[in-house]
Amino acid sequence: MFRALNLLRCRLIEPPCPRLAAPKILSFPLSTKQSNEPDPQDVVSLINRDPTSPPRLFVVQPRLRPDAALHARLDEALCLANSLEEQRDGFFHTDFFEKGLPPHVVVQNPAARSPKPRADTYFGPGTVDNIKIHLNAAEEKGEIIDAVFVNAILSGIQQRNLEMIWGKPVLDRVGLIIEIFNAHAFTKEAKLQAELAALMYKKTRLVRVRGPNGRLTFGVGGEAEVVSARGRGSGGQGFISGAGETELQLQRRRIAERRSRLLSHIEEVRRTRAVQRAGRKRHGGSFGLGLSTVAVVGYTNAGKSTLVGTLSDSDVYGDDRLFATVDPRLRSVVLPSGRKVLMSDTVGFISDLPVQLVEAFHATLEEVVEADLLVHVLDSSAPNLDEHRSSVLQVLEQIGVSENKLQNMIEVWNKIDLQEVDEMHSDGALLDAEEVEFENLSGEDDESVLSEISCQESSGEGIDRSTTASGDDEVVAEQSEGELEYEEDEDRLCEVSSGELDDLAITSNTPGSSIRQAQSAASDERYQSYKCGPDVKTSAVTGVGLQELLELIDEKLKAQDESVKSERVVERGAFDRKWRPPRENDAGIAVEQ
Ligand SMILES: Nc1nc2c(ncn2[C@@H]2O[C@H](COP(=O)(O)OP(=O)(O)OP(=O)(O)O)[C@@H](O)[C@H]2O)c(=O)[nH]1
Ligand SMILES: [Mg+2]
Repeated sequence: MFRALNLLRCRLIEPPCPRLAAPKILSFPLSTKQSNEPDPQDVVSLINRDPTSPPRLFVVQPRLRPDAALHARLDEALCLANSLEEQRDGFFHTDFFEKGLPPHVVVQNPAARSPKPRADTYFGPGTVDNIKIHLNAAEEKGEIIDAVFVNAILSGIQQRNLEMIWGKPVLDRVGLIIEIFNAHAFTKEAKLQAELAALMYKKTRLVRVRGPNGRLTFGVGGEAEVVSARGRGSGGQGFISGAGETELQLQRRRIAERRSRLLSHIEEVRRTRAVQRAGRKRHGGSFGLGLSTVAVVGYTNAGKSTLVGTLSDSDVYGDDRLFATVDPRLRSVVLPSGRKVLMSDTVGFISDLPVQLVEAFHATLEEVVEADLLVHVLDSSAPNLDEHRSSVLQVLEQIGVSENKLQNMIEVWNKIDLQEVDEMHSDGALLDAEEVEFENLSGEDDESVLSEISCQESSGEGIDRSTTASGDDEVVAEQSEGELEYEEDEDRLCEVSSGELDDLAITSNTPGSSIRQAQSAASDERYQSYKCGPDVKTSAVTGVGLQELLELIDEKLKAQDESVKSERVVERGAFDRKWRPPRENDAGIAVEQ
């Protein structure tokens, strides 16, 4: 991924080629369609997803310290922005490297200045204005910007207010990841799960705003919805909603209906998978043993699919886009001992993986929980490898992988071929990273923009948006029903889950990143108990270390079989063997006779 960005940066030096396509009409989801049955495609899409022309995002990255962390996070944000593209026929039709570097800006991080970012706009007013200036500058240069991606977790109100001020749809980190899953899902199973995640996310985005005509509206997009906040018609309340239900109730009802339909389809998928797994265990193996499964897990873009493809000598689609794999795949691999195992390639993880995705992809992730052995693939060239490791361990724990399996997991440092190259070019890479940090669209250096923002904010020059009109629209920043909805939604998720996701729900949905940081520091410490460091170093591309990896898998599975056998013997020894008198007594009886 980092290599990919280096390439992208090189291309940035060339003047950006303005796209000549006509501006797209943005599809605002959950608009007030009068039909009772929402178009499923309408429900899924958070922004316009034209299969033939991927949306162009403007990336806003809050500053992080140290700089290395900022560069890693910015790299990831740019890759996320470029990864949003509809998959057609199981493939992406554009070359990842051909996409230019998305327009982006690094701004003051509100979490660094106060424990709680602003409730209404997340950023301070100066930062919000400057982002708008950058957006305008980009558009004046001929860039087409379909949406703004803020690489932070925003509440529904913050997202909505920023949309009103910037005049563009806004995606936060959770929204974009969910959108990418939706765009990349290909099989029915993945599509169902991705849609469920999008639906649950949308439910948290139903906020109330005051429209141009002063009336309150609900919904995500807002430009078309002009309804009463408290009710309309006969004002029906209670259990039966109908003619008198409010717009919010209507939206909620649609979501709830769709959600229960999706859940029942997903339950079918889960049952089918469980039956198939049991069948494989019983019949598929050799050496008198069931067929073992090895789940390959890891951060997105670590090289899982490439590794599984190479080991199984089959075509498993790998790509530089993040979350290239959303549809799980199983491939058979023959180990050096001759034993056949199944390797499962599954979805990649990321820090702040949305709780909606973890919950929705439960059926897929069950393969990981049920696997006999886990192989954790890490991109050894990633500067924040430790962060990647703890993000993956966190998700594995949350989906219910046992402590035993985590301790027994094989850690693979992949892309080892890149390390040599990186060492050779380390000076160049640093320069490259600086280039990105100071690049911005107005041509000023970023530091000056940042200090400008700080000055405006500290001198109170920025105006409080919670009470001020911006353009024609007054943005309501009061606690709205959207926020209540938010909490309710978490409850529902916890209800559905096995109760293990509470922590993640808080982590993913709390805009105050200081809480997240404290939690992640605590979890990092917790993960110190697991072995850190490579068991084997590989290159899925050149084949280095692959034989060693296969031998290690063989060894681990053999050791597991031995321990299972001895456990069985101990169990049988203690409880199953029929009682018979000791030998001396036998002898005594014989003598007496
Ligand atoms: N140089 C190098 N590139 C690799 C290696 N393994 C994978 N890649 C590249 O890394 C990119 C991502 O590989 P994937 O196999 O799609 O990664 P993944 O972990 O499956 O990613 P997701 O499915 O998005 O979670 C692809 O462009 C691969 O060609 C490696 O060992 N060396
Ligand atoms: Mg993959």
